[in-house]
Amino acid sequence: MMPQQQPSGMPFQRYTPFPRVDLPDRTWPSATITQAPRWLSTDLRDGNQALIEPMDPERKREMFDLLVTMGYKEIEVGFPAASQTDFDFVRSLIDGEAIPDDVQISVLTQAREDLIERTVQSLVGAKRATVHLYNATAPQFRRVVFEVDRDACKAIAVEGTRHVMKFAEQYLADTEYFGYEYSPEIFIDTELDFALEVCEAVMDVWQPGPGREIILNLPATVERATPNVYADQIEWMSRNLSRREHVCLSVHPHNDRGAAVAAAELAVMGGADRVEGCLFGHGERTGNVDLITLGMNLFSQGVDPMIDFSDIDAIRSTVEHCTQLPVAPRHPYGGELVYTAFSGSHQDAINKGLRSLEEEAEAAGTPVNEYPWQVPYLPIDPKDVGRTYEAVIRVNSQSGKGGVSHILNRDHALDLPRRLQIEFSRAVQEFTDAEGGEFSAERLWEIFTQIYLTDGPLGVMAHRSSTNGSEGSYTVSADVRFEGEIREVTGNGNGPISAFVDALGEIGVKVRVLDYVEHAMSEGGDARAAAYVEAEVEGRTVWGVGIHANITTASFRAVCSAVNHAATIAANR
Ligand SMILES: CC(=O)SCCNC(=O)CCNC(=O)[C@H](O)C(C)(C)COP(=O)(O)OP(=O)(O)OC[C@H]1O[C@@H](n2cnc3c(N)ncnc32)[C@H](O)[C@@H]1OP(=O)(O)O
Ligand SMILES: CC(C)C(=O)C(=O)O
Repeated sequence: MMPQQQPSGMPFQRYTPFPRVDLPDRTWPSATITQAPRWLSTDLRDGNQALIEPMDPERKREMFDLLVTMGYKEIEVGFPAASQTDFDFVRSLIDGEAIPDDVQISVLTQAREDLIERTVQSLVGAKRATVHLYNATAPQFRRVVFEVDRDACKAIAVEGTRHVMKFAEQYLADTEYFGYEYSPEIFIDTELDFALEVCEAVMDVWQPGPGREIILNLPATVERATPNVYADQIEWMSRNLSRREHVCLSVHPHNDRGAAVAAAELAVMGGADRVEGCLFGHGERTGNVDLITLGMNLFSQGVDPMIDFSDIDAIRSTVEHCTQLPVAPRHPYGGELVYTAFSGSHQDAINKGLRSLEEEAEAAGTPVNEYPWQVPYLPIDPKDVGRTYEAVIRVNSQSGKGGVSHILNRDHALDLPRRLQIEFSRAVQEFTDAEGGEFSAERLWEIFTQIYLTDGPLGVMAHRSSTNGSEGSYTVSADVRFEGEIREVTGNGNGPISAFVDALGEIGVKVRVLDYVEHAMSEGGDARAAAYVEAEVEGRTVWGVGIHANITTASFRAVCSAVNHAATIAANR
């Protein structure tokens, strides 16, 4: 019988399940995302307000420039009424002409007249700008935080909108495109009919129409439900809002349950046009939805994210510098370890996948970087985000032959035969078990060299071959070094290797060659060759390796390497 799980003793009874939305004819489950939504980065606002150390002006500017370079066209740059620093930063962007003409900045404010005026003042001189107004609409906030009923709550939003319009008229006459965004904060916990009522009342004031959209942003301020519930809420709003064609329906998921990415994706399937989030999911508590994961998820489905992630490491290091917070090594798409496999079966499959991709691309006459990506365990080509394959396979005690041989192939152009791969990876396993931790490519090569390429008791110094062309007529004379002495030996066979093996019999070395493989290590006349010999020596089956510009020398070396290898094993038993 399987072991029985036991009650945890945790006070789960204090929590209640989130109510479902009554939407039996929901359509989002069958929807497919075929184009990128509009993105808004709130790194400089929601992201910044949640930092241990908020960004200083230099860091804010670096973040802003990064966002612009990546292609974000809507950027929330702060909460100017919060502090002089926030106000000054907005001014510095406008006065410093740092905002490209095709970028719409936005600023957030509470629905309080004095704060709205100050907020609008921060935008004077901006070519394009949006004021984003919010007030919490959920029952708990109405009751506990604002002590208002539904009507008074709605009035805060309506009055706030009027103030925004009044001050925009007063201060922003020169602004070419003035946008307005309204968020019923805590939308996720707000009764849907009331969220709709407030949004409709706000629209009645703003009067959206052709060329005058309104952004209605419906935040999961604290993520409290499974993503399907959020999708239902968004689809319900999308269906029931009037003037829908003039509404940009926006979502703003947070990640309290760790499902913000799923919530955003399902919300887009439910009708959302726009997503607000932060790079690498910075933001309040567990963060805003991660714009990098969302964008790259689209990319990996063949949809253009409309954002450039091609240098993910530069993006990560800039974000780390600006936020002073590290990105986790396993963070989707950008973490240091996300394109790395340590475990044997993964390495094996990746190794085979990369080879087969190259072969298929070559057969199709397509450059490999344009060929449809299909490699096991790697959802995208690391090169597409500026990573190299070097880090893909790393070796530790969980690794197998695939990874080990991939590294030898990648760094040293050696294409080990399968049984040699098995033999060498067992040897590596002994070292990793003994030494622990990760093995660098350099350490791997050191071990390979030590086992197969280091001088041992037997070595070949020079050799001469002759043949009369008929079968079995090969003669080899070789100067060999054996146990410190140089000896000339001669032997016959049906090819150079069998003749050399025959010659070794003169000094009492008995070898039976079981398998032989060779390959050029690069193209061109001066290329070196690698030879691999599987041999039975003193009743033991071992591999030897030889590398030389002359293929015959490489093969004789491989025979000597096998003899030396067997001697080392015998000495260590
Ligand atoms: C979900 C979000 O992330 S929303 C954005 C949150 N970000 C921030 O708050 C950062 C910037 N904020 C600040 O610097 C300050 O809160 C300020 C400058 C805006 C306001 O400061 P204060 O005037 O001291 O108010 P305080 O911070 O205590 O805010 C609470 C007051 O604002 C009211 N309030 C809160 N949100 C809103 C709103 N959206 N609209 C209108 N009033 C609001 C509260 O009811 C409370 O009023 P009370 O003092 O009459 O009870
Ligand atoms: C102001 C709103 C959009 C917000 O940040 C939230 O609800 O999380």
